[in-house]
Parts: sequence; structure tokens; C-alpha cells
Amino acid sequence: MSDSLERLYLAVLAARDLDPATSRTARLFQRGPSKMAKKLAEEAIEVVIDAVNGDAKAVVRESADLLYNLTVLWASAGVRPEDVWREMSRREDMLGIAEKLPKSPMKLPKVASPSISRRRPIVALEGRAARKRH
Ligand SMILES: N=c1c2ncn([C@@H]3O[C@H](COP(=O)(O)OP(=O)(O)OP(=O)(O)O)[C@@H](O)[C@H]3O)c2ncn1[C@@H]1O[C@H](COP(=O)(O)O)[C@@H](O)[C@H]1O
Repeated sequence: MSDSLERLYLAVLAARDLDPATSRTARLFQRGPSKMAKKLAEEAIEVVIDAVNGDAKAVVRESADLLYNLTVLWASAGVRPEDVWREMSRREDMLGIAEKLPKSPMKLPKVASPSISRRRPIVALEGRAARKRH
């Protein structure tokens, strides 16, 4: 998937300076980040509605639109796909899965993935809640 997104990102960069009359991407760049954000949000909502309705084919179609609008917003914000892949790898190294660190130190996974056991343990700062326990 990352190859497709990276190819799309390059196509979006290439389309940025085309004629907005014929290029949707150029038109989005002309109208700026708030329009890009609005389109991205619209696509996200369309994915949600189709998923709730159990329409998997529509979820696929709208997800492609969502990813297109996301790459346009990335390009506008100066974010490259590899920046996102690097962040996901960083999270995976820490948690074994690509997700945010838990907000509360008490929610850290009990069983570390094999790769983590070889790493320095994650030392979570003791939160106020933890102090309350004593
Ligand atoms: N990957 C895409 C891509 N995915 C989705 N879309 C368009 O984004 C829109 C998203 O669906 P919407 O229903 O929200 O849009 P719409 O209702 O038709 O139009 P709006 O009235 O909402 O603006 C659709 O019109 C899709 O055709 C895309 N438009 C362009 N690309 C690629 O972007 C590159 C640049 O293309 P141009 O923008 O045409 O230069 C090329 O590689 C294209 O393949």
C-alpha cells in the first residue's frame, strides 16, 4: 500500500502546478488548506457512513478518495509519506503495534512483543492516578 500512496503523492506534487480548470488537485491547491481539510473530512464521513451501512464496496471507493485527499493535505503541509511511515515504525518499535503510546502509564501492554523484550523497558512517568493508589 505504501508504494501506491507514494506514487499518488508524487502525482499530486506533479499536478499541483497544472491548470485548476482541468486538474482537481491543482484546484485544491489553489483553494488552499481549509478546502483540502474540508474535502478530507467529507471523505472520512463518507467512509464512516458506508461502513455503518455495511457497504464494503463503497467503503473501498470512499477510502481511495480519502487517501487521495489525505495525500493532497500532506503535500500542502510539507509532510512526506516517509515521515508518516517513520512515525509508525517508531510506535511499532515501542509497542509492537503501530499505535499511540497510552495516555496513562498504567495502560502500557502487560506482555511486550519479543522485539521489545530485547529493548530498554519503557519507563512511564508515574501519573497522579498511580500515586493515588498508595
Ligand atoms: N487519485 C486521485 C483521486 N482520487 C479521488 N479523486 C477525486 O476526488 C473526488 C472525491 O470524490 P467527491 O465525491 O468528494 O468529489 P466530487 O463530489 O466529485 O467533487 P466535489 O464537488 O466534492 O469537489 C472525486 O471527484 C475523485 O475523482 C482523485 N482525483 C485525482 N487523483 C489522482 O491525482 C493525480 C492528479 O490528478 P488531477 O487532480 O486530475 O490533476 C492523478 O494521479 C489522479 O489519478
